[in-house]
Amino acid sequence: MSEDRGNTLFPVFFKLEEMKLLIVGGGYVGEEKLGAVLKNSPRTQIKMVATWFSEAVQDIVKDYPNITLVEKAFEPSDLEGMNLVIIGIDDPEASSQIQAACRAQNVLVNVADKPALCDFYLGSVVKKGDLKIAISTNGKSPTLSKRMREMLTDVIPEKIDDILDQMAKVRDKLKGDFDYKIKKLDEITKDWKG
Ligand SMILES: C[C@@]1(CC(=O)O)C2=NC(=C\c3[nH]c(c(CCC(=O)O)c3CC(=O)O)Cc3[nH]c(c(CC(=O)O)c3CCC(=O)O)/C=C3\N/C(=C\2)[C@@H](CCC(=O)O)[C@]3(C)CC(=O)O)/[C@H]1CCC(=O)O
Ligand SMILES: NC(=O)c1ccc[n+]([C@@H]2O[C@H](COP(=O)([O-])OP(=O)(O)OC[C@H]3O[C@@H](n4cnc5c(N)ncnc54)[C@H](O)[C@@H]3O)[C@@H](O)[C@H]2O)c1
Repeated sequence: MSEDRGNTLFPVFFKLEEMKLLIVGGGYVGEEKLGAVLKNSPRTQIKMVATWFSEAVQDIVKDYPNITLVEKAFEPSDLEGMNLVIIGIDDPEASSQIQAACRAQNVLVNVADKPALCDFYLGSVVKKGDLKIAISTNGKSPTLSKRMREMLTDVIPEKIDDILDQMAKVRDKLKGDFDYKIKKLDEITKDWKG
């Protein structure tokens, strides 16, 4: 009997701006994934390697001195110093080879649109000030992820960021041991439903 274990992906929030990211591919998918990264972590050190870059990608990078474009085919030495890699190229065989090179060097890799080859997936991201919610459907439906993002963006009030600021102030001021702080913070927020 098979066991349905649901979504076993483990969500984390990377300090990407303190890391080095390689994006392989500078066409449509490269642009999409670059956009997803920049929306969240615009100061990330990004190297993009591709045999050609679309005009759209070239336009975007003009505003970002932290992005380097290298126009050539991928070579394993491109992985040096990289923490994460996103591959979005139109050559499945080369894609698999690059993914294998990442695995061999223990660099985490996402092969856009190829779940079986990914160490991690990108999620849909709801962002209201400092609040961030990442959504995954376990790869079942990126479209539903997108719709959930739109729905949550609509229902979460804009004032959430002011509330977060207030909570941070209270939290900083609270004296006492850990248990006391938790009790106080739980009390303050017990009726808050948005
Ligand atoms: C969330 C988001 C983040 C981002 O990429 O930034 C994201 N895909 C987005 C959109 C989107 N992608 C696709 C469509 C077309 C409609 C459709 O196919 O459904 C749309 C919808 C659209 O664009 O409207 C095509 C697609 N995507 C994957 C496959 C392969 C497959 O399923 O086998 C195919 C078929 C390719 C083909 O046909 O060749 C796979 C993945 N896409 C993921 C993430 C990961 C799972 C996320 C999850 O668990 O939900 C995963 C597993 C790996 C990864 O790529 O990281 C972003 C929404 C951002 C937003 O707007 O909020
Ligand atoms: N375009 C879409 O809407 C879409 C949707 C889903 C899936 N896909 C798939 O995603 C993949 C990429 O699609 P795309 O639309 O970005 O393609 P694209 O043709 O726009 O861009 C391909 C990019 O890959 C680069 N490239 C190819 N081989 C390379 C190598 N060895 N080293 C470095 N760079 C290399 C090219 O220079 C180019 O920048 C394809 O497999 C495609 O089927 C595309």
